[in-house]
Amino acid sequence: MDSRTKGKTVMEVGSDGVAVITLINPPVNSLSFDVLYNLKSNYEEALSRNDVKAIVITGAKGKFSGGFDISGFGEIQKGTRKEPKVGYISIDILTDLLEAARKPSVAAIDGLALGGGLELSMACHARISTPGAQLGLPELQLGVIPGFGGTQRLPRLVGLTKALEMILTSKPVRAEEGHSLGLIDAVVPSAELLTTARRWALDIVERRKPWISSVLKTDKLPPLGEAREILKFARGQTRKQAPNMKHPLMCLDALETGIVSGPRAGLEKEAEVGSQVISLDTTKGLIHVFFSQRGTVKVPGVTDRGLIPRKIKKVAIIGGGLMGSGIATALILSNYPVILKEVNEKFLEAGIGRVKANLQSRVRKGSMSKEKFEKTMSLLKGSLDYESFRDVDMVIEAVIENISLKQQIFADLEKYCPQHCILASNTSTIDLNKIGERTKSQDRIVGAHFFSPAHVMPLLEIVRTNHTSAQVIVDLLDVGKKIKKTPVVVGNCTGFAVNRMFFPYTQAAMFLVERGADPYLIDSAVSKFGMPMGPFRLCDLVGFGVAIATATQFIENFPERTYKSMIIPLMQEDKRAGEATRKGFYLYDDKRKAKPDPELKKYIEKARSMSGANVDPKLVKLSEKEIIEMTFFPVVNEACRVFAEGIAVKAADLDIAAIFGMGFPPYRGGIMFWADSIGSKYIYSRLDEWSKTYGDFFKPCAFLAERGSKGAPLSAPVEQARSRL
Ligand SMILES: CCCCCC(=O)CC(=O)SCCNC(=O)CCNC(=O)[C@H](O)C(C)(C)COP(=O)(O)OP(=O)(O)OC[C@H]1O[C@@H](n2cnc3c(N)ncnc32)[C@H](O)[C@@H]1OP(=O)(O)O
Ligand SMILES: NC(=O)C1=CN([C@@H]2O[C@H](COP(=O)(O)OP(=O)(O)OC[C@H]3O[C@@H](n4cnc5c(N)ncnc54)[C@H](O)[C@@H]3O)[C@@H](O)[C@H]2O)C=CC1
Repeated sequence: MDSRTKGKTVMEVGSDGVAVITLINPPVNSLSFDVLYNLKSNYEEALSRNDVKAIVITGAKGKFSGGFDISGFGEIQKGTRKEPKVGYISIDILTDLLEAARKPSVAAIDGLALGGGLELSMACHARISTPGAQLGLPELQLGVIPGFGGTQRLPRLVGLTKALEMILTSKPVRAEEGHSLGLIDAVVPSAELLTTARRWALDIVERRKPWISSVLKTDKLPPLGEAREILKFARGQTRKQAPNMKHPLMCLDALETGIVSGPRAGLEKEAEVGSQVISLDTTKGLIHVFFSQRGTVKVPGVTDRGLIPRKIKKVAIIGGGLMGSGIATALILSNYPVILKEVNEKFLEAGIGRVKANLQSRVRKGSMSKEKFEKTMSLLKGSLDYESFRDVDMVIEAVIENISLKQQIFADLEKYCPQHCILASNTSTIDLNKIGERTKSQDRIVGAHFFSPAHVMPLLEIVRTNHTSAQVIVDLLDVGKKIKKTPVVVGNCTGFAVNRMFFPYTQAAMFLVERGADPYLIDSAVSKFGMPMGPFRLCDLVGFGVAIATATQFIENFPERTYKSMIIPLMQEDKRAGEATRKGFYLYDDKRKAKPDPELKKYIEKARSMSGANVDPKLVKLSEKEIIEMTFFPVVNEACRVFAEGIAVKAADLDIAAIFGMGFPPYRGGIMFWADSIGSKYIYSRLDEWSKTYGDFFKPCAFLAERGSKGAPLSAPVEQARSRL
């Protein structure tokens, strides 16, 4: 393969008269422009050759295709690649050349056919698949639409409702379900895939099997009136669930055009909106997230050293509270045998009960069978001492946030655990060097910072100190992958990356409220921006105990930029500590529905008088845009510090940490990507102005000042990084 080209196709013509075209573009046979243009020329050759009666399309090495080469969107967005004429691939190649050909084609699908991969297969006249293959149109997840005919062919093959479900949720189906839906014509073992596909193609030629052009099918489409109702409902749901995104609605426009005005008009509409969505900001954000998420496991100096992850056969967890039980759940769900240690029988029973409840909720929802529940629970053993720690490969400590307790535990672990055992802490704020101070095992001490609820939240912050060995990081990255978490490797400091970014966010909100802003309007503006909830609702959910413990760490370690608000401590004094006590910034009913509380004013006024703050008429009347800027620019400022200090190796890691740890909206690309979309100059100037009026909480850090003064991107690599990693 030419080093400048990305992938290719090869064609082999058999003595049976079947031309087999294989897509080759490792690792997932993505459809780069090179692959697509090669496919076209192979196809033209097959159509022109007299010794070819039919065509089979397949993918190399057990994968049909992961879809259009996503990096191609970036090239189009940056202008480094000219987009082909609108509709060239979907209409000229896939419809007019392939589907309308005089010779039939069959897709032989192994492993996966996603996005453009599935769309290519739907343009063929039949599809044969291996068991378990993933079939889906996940394009909306990337901010694009199924642009190779998927909006037209999928509803015609599986019906409008199922097609909408697959497209709007981006969730794939397995081959077996695809077969029952009519998407797949036969499911056969891998060893029989090509022979079956070849025979099927010849059977079509001989008219022993039907010659079906999916785009012309109508039998699965509902009557027009019904289709319009279904689409209207889908639009309503989409507006509710993705209010800040345009591309899902544009995708529905393409679907509707096809149903109302016929497939040709539908294909043209699809091509038109498919080309428009590529330049949407939300699309740029989502594509950035796709690659950044996969980039977190590439850690310079660690994952490029050829280290092989060691096998972790058994894990011990210390503390069966909220976090320990969640972590245990995540591990046993991925088949790791776990020992859970607690201080006494009562707490142990409660911890195991929490794990059980986590799994039982899956059984209730139908996503886990009773047998699987029993089998999974049998992987968990309780303990009150360290005797059973003698053969564990990893320990995760998750006791309360108390330095001396954690120090004692790590000293004990050194005595009981084998030499190779990884000693991890789930601390959310404490410096790991302090935790390991009473051991000689600094090279195997690491942070495994999960987020609550640990069996649900996708992020795993892996914290390394100057002493943590590369092998330990590689091992933990592997465990993270096995338990289906997105890991981000960060350096050691108070709060690490996520909590350091989180803190100014809630602090800014307290600051504004003490100066007269309405907390409920702040929450509403932040939710509209795309966060799962606003800062006040979040404090209620997390609980004021955790909020105060975290604040204490920050006040101690970053006093110069911590805003000390008394609102939360005052409420806690009155035993309103958040959702768990049914009272916090909101009041909660039996169903935990939040409603504003007029009494909140009393606490705000008291806190205001304690801090000596005054109501500021400008801050009382903030627009939604100003609320977002005043709550998130301090977060950007802290993210810049984290980046400049080398706590995060790449700005993209902070994007992923913000999305998966804080709930920052993925379609904004993450905190640094979003900041760059606004511009460092503007952010710097706003923070600088606020710091002059309101104090050091808003003061831009040196990194932001330097980049802001030049208008340079914040996410550009840190030159001569003073890396702590
Ligand atoms: C004018 C254009 C109109 C376009 C119309 C259209 O139809 C558009 C599309 O087809 S958009 C693409 C739709 N496809 C997807 O969204 C699939 C994305 N990929 C995945 O979901 C997963 O990667 C997977 C299920 C295919 C494989 O998962 P894993 O085994 O867990 O591996 P991985 O995710 O780590 O990926 C391995 C490497 O492969 C790269 N990669 C995967 N898919 C693509 C792709 N479609 N294009 C380019 N590169 C892809 C991924 O980045 C990984 O690369 P590394 O360098 O190893 O990190
Ligand atoms: N609660 C949260 O949202 C998050 C907490 N964390 C961190 O996780 C850790 C645990 O927090 P939570 O689970 O919320 O606390 P928790 O209070 O719910 O649970 C702590 C458990 O540890 C047990 N324990 C105390 N000493 C022990 C010992 N010597 N041996 C065995 N068990 C012992 C206690 O009995 C208790 O059940 C803390 O370091 C916290 O900072 C991290 C991320 C999020």
